[in-house]
Amino acid sequence: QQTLAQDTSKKSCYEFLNMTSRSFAAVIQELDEELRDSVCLFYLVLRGLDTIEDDMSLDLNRKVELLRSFDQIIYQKGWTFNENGPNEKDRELLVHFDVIINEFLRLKPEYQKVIANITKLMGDGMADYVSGEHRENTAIATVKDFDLYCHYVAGLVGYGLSDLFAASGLESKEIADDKVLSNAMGLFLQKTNIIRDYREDLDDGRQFWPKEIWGKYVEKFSDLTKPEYKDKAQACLSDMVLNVLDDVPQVLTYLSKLKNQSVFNFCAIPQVMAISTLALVFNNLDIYHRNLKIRKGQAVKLIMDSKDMDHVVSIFRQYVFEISRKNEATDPNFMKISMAIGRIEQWI
Ligand SMILES: O=C(O)CO[C@@H](C(=O)O)[C@@H](OCCCCCc1ccc2ccccc2c1)C(=O)NCCCCCc1ccc2ccccc2c1
Ligand SMILES: [Mg+2]
Ligand SMILES: [Mg+2]
Repeated sequence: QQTLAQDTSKKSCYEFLNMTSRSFAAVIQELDEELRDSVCLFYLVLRGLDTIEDDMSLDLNRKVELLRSFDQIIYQKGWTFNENGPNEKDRELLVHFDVIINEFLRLKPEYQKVIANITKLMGDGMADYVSGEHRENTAIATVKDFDLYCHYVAGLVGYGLSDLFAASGLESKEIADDKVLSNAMGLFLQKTNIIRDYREDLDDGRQFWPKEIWGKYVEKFSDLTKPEYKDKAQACLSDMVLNVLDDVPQVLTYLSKLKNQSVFNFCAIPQVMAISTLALVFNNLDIYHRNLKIRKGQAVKLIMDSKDMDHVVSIFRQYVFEISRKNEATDPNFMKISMAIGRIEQWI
């Protein structure tokens, strides 16, 4: 039984959800009653953490202190934060974070534990990278660093979601056992976004592409935007897409294990958007100049069609075919991409 005040504060959490996420708000609100609030708060707590990580105007030591203690901050009633820079996009969330904390503290202790545990791991992981990127900006040097960073900011979300699905009883315990599959669910989304966001991140003074990859093609990361490096830029982009394609079989395996319809929709829709985005950015040099987004009509059609595994597999097949059609024989990665596509087609 809840009071009017509690009802109001829960409603404002969903307002913050809709304010801070185009792509996840709708699918989170479609979740079954038993999961909806815990996943909504899981999102808001981590978006609050990410708003600290993303703010390049924050003092480095202050940022590290906040990142490493965020798992305790979420238990501090009344805590709010207004040190974010004026144009930090989700600063409002932290200014009113006391409301999020109140609702978090009303969740079942079991759900609170999952959220606090992932928040600690993610906050420490972000802190490990933040010092590197503030200084010489090559915090992500190797492909291994790239996989580790994406594990911290997105793979761990997959871990936590699988734990919440299992704890809710809507999915089997096994879904939380295979960490490799849960990790791949996050890596596929995060890595596709990192490719798509090249220009936006460059303009914000941030770079996430591993130097082990782009360093094969250019001296400076921003050379990729210059017309005289056009062929190098295209080869670098296909090298990045090749790295992401390896996660596709694991994503499809994870989705095939889901039983609950609302959980399936919640998990499948972001993945289907990501494979569509990956096909859009592949061999498309516009990504070096502007942020590409799939057309609204395309997105709506994908959402409608992603209701069961057979449809999701056929959507993946369509976009993997589009990537193979765009794959150019002159590309130094042509063969590797063909083989990655071959591995995916064995699966689908
Ligand atoms: O600032 C931005 O708007 C983008 O920030 C990116 C960044 O800073 O790198 C980056 O911030 C990452 C750190 C905060 C994670 C926030 C998050 C995202 C989605 C969730 C979905 C459900 C529950 C909790 C969630 C938590 C970001 O938002 N990247 C988008 C991809 C993250 C994917 C997370 C994820 C992982 C596994 C999943 C499995 C099934 C369904 C959804 C899943 C969603
Ligand atoms: Mg962010
Ligand atoms: Mg971030």
